[in-house]
Amino acid sequence: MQRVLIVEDSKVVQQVLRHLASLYLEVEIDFAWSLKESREYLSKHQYTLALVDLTLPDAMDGEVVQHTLRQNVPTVVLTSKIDEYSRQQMLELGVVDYVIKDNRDSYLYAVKLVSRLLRNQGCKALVADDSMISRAVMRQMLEKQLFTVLEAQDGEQALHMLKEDYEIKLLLTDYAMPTMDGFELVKAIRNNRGRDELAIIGLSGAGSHGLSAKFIKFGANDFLAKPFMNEEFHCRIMQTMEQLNLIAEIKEYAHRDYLTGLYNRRFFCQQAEKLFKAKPEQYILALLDLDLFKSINDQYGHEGGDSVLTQVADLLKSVFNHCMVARIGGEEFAVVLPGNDMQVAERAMNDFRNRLAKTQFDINGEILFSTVSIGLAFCNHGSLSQIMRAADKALYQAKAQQRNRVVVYS
Ligand SMILES: Nc1nc2c(ncn2[C@@H]2O[C@H](COP(=O)(O)OP(=O)(O)OP(=O)(O)O)[C@@H](O)[C@H]2O)c(=O)[nH]1
Repeated sequence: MQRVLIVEDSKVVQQVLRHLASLYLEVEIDFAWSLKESREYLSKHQYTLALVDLTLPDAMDGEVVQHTLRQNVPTVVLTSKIDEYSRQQMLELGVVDYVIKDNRDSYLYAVKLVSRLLRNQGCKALVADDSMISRAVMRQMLEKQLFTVLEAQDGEQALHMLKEDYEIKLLLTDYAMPTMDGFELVKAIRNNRGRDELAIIGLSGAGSHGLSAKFIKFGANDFLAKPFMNEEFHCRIMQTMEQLNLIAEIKEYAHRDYLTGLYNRRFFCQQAEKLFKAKPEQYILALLDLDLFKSINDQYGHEGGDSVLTQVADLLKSVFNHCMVARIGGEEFAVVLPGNDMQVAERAMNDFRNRLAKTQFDINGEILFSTVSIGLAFCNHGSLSQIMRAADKALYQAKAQQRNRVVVYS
């Protein structure tokens, strides 16, 4: 479990930080008022990160920062003002970043920064650069931001590592490298890793005019010219990782049905088409349609109907957690079952059908029961629409045979 230490001596500011932390940080948090109290906490617990006020009544010269860093706790500093001398001092000490407390938004920024850094933990970053020194500098900076850092000394090695390891979420690549340069690397990797899966920042030495635009055109998210300032590096990485998360979140929303959280019809069709084309003999498709659902709506209202749909979806998720499950219409669901044994598939669907028939659906304290009809088809019947039509015909037969049954397309 991640744990954060927040040190702030002002009562009002600590109250604001407590409030923001409760909104944005889902981790264990300890709040301290002073260096003395911070020492006590640090002796008792291991911290992932610290957010500390630079000056405290018992530590006027930033001793608390020195203390957290000595304990190897990555530290973000809150400070009311900063001059060039103290900025240098802090960077030399090795703080992750500093936030100037000059307006209301600073605290929100600081807490969101902590949240962003916590999300970096466990994320792999790959540094591709032929200079050992550059790699070492970037490793140090990225590790401060809690990334797990990997290194490649040329483009080919980087490409190989990226193809093997899908946990790598960030690539920092130099332009000039032996065997494969940065452009070739970005072009090659963008063929199979989209902007929602991998963030890329291009790097280049001084005097390499025009490289930034080229890197971005080839698919990089951003660009950094060497030598860069600590703060610039930090901000660019943060911003790029934020983008990566936002794109992934938007994509996830676009794939999901708003009511049940299952995959929606569009995503189901895209994925099923790929699966059935690649290995048609490896899957069986089940289409499920709740019986006489209209009467549930008529009796319990649309909200009651929605509640039943959500409960059915939850049951499907838990029973078929190893399969692709989607809501493809109002009260219609699809399950892609792996394997080619129709008897096994039929048994699994009958088990589900029986379980659903025994399920008590609770609508505002009122209990009701529902049943489902199911059509099954092999996935080697040609195109996706032909396969869907086959399963649909079987489903239609199940409905015609008084519902609450499983029929296999033949
Ligand atoms: N509550 C709710 N109802 C929906 C939703 N989408 C579709 N429906 C309703 O689902 C019902 C489907 O009714 P029908 O197609 O007549 O089928 P049925 O009553 O289930 O009868 P059979 O399929 O023949 O067993 C309609 O009343 C739709 O309004 C939804 O998102 N929420």
